[in-house]
Amino acid sequence: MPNWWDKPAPVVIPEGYAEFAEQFRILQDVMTAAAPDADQTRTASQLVAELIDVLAQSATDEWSQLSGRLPVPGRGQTLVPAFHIETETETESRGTVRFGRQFLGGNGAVHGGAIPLFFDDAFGRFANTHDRTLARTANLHVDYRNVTPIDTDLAVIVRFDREEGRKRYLTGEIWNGECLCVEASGLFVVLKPGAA
Ligand SMILES: CCCCCCCCCCCC(=O)SCCNC(=O)CCNC(=O)[C@H](O)C(C)(C)COP(=O)(O)OP(=O)(O)OC[C@H]1O[C@@H](n2cnc3c(N)ncnc32)[C@H](O)[C@@H]1OP(=O)(O)O
Repeated sequence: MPNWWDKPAPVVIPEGYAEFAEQFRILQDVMTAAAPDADQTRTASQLVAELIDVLAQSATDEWSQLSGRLPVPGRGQTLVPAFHIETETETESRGTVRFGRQFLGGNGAVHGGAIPLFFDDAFGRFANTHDRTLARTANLHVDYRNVTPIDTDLAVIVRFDREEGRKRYLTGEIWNGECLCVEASGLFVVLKPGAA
């Protein structure tokens, strides 16, 4: 059995699958924003039951699934807010994120738990690419400087700050225009040989 850090094998992505994954994100946003009546609830529930039946027909193991392995922003991992990378060097990645309605905490603000989720994924990807050996999150620190609004295109900076032995230090920010919403930092530790 392969280890989770093995480079993803080339995956054949069926035509339309990336669009389907994007639709799935939209479904979660629309579901969160909806207040259906009983008829609409019954119809939606039947359609979701059909969807579950269709997808369950191709259930597979971790190493063969498509979710999380697509060469598109968000990798088709629909739990994680997609990081749209615009520029990247070995030490800095810049782009945008838009937290949809599904990530609402309250009063138009992004849920406080969605932000570390976003940074764990963005840091994790950066800590494990550019020919770097595999590292796992040891810690993650988030400072909520200002409210992060949902349904807004936000600027993101992720930096690979430094490496000390097996320890990799990353930092990041989320900006709403000139307003600093979040500062984050993370420690990633390179796995010992044979560690899983
Ligand atoms: C193409 C790809 C796309 C892929 C895209 C993928 C994107 C998603 C990526 C998501 C990434 C994740 O969420 S990973 C999942 C979440 N993380 C985990 O489950 C990790 C669970 N924890 C562990 O497995 C372990 O604790 C490790 C591996 C983190 C560290 O254990 P270890 O290897 O035994 O390390 P150890 O010898 O104890 O420590 C090494 C050094 O690190 C320090 N250290 C260790 N832990 C900590 C800590 N929490 N806080 C401070 N410092 C720490 C030690 O003091 C020591 O410093 P010194 O004495 O040397 O100075």
